[in-house]
Amino acid sequence: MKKMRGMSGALIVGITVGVMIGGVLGVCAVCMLIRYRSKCSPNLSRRAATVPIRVNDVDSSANLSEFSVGRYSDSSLGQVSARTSEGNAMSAWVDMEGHKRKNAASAFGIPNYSYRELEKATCSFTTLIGQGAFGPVYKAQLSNGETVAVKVLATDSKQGKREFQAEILLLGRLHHRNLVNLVGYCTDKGHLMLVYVYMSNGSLASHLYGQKHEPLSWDSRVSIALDVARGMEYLHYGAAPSILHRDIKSSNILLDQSMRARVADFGLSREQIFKSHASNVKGTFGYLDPEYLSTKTFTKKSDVYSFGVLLFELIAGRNPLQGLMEHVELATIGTEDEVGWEEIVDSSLNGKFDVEELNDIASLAYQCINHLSKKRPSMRDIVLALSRILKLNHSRKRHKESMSATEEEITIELQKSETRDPTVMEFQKKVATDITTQSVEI
Ligand SMILES: Nc1ncnc2c1ncn2[C@@H]1O[C@H](COP(=O)(O)OP(=O)(O)OP(=O)(O)O)[C@@H](O)[C@H]1O
Repeated sequence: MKKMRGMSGALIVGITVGVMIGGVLGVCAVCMLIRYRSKCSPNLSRRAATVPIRVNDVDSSANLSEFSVGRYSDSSLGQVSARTSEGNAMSAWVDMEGHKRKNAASAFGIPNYSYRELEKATCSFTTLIGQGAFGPVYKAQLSNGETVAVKVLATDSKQGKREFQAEILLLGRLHHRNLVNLVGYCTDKGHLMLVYVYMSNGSLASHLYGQKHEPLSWDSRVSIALDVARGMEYLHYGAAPSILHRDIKSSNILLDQSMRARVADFGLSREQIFKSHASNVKGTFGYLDPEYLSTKTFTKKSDVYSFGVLLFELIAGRNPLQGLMEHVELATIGTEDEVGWEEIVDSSLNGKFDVEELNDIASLAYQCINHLSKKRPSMRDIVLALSRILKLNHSRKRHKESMSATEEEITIELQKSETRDPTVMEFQKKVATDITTQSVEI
């Protein structure tokens, strides 16, 4: 019996020691595995770590790649100036061209997707939504569920490659709610692609001229005008150095699901496309500043001219190729200061627009297309003017609504009193009329 107890005690001790040794070995194995993985897979730590970058008063964040870790590892480097990030971006591209650093451009702070990922996201590039000068555009669903637009650069085009570089350099450091922001890119296996925020309502041009959508209401047109003006104001005054769009037109304005507008294709300058042409003119016919055509110098005011044309497009529902500007000039003939802009208004509005707002916005548009650039307002002035016009209109509408509510209350009161005393009722009626007239005059 004693012998049996001694044996079971030894067994228990043996098992306990065995379990302890096993546990210690297990912990050691896990530690070694973690060390091994962190050494061999920099991507794991790269994905998790981000540093804030301040670009022209807009906070952004940059992923820490194996290259950027070296650059940004100093904790004092929490903020990087736009110029510095541009410098980094430029050298990153030089490196990429030399095939030394495949994903160097992740220093821009936007994800670098693999070809496989984007191929999967676009169902093997079968989800075409459009074709521009840059190349085809596809709708894509990323693995995180996000829907994006993927612009594929025709890789055999050298000019396109230059555009691609310009786009990455520009867009990587720009963020604004009225710009179609770049949210990723791909340089994998010689494929060059740009990943953008997806704009589910397509281009402004498709709403103004296509058959697919209902005609835009007057209020939507005004809100689109202000959104575009804000995006352009940011390009001109928020970015450092400032950016000239050079190709403002209704097909470069995209709309999201709430019909908020964003400016697209900045950085995708047509400069390269037209470089080979004798005239060296950049931009789209009908939107081009006449002063730029004669001086060959493109300025902020040249963008303002194109914006003026866009405002008239919104008002009239026709584009420059459909004689928009001739239409505008005809409306001004024989009028001194008071142009009757109603005659150019888009007939699909069926007369549903605010006349005062129309006259204010059309006058602003007319200033934008002044042949003398110095007489045109700046994008800053335009944002202020459009905001003021909208504010005035809102308060006018509120006033009208409260007036009709007062009239309604008086009518109800009169109806009630009719059942009482007819003499009093007659008196009340007179008082009510006086009140209404006075209020309207106010
Ligand atoms: N981010 C996006 N979301 C949704 N659709 C887009 C997006 N970007 C482009 N598209 C659509 O893809 C089409 C082609 O766009 P792209 O910008 O390449 O050329 P474009 O502006 O139409 O012409 P161009 O290159 O001559 O200026 C357009 O019809 C546009 O509506």
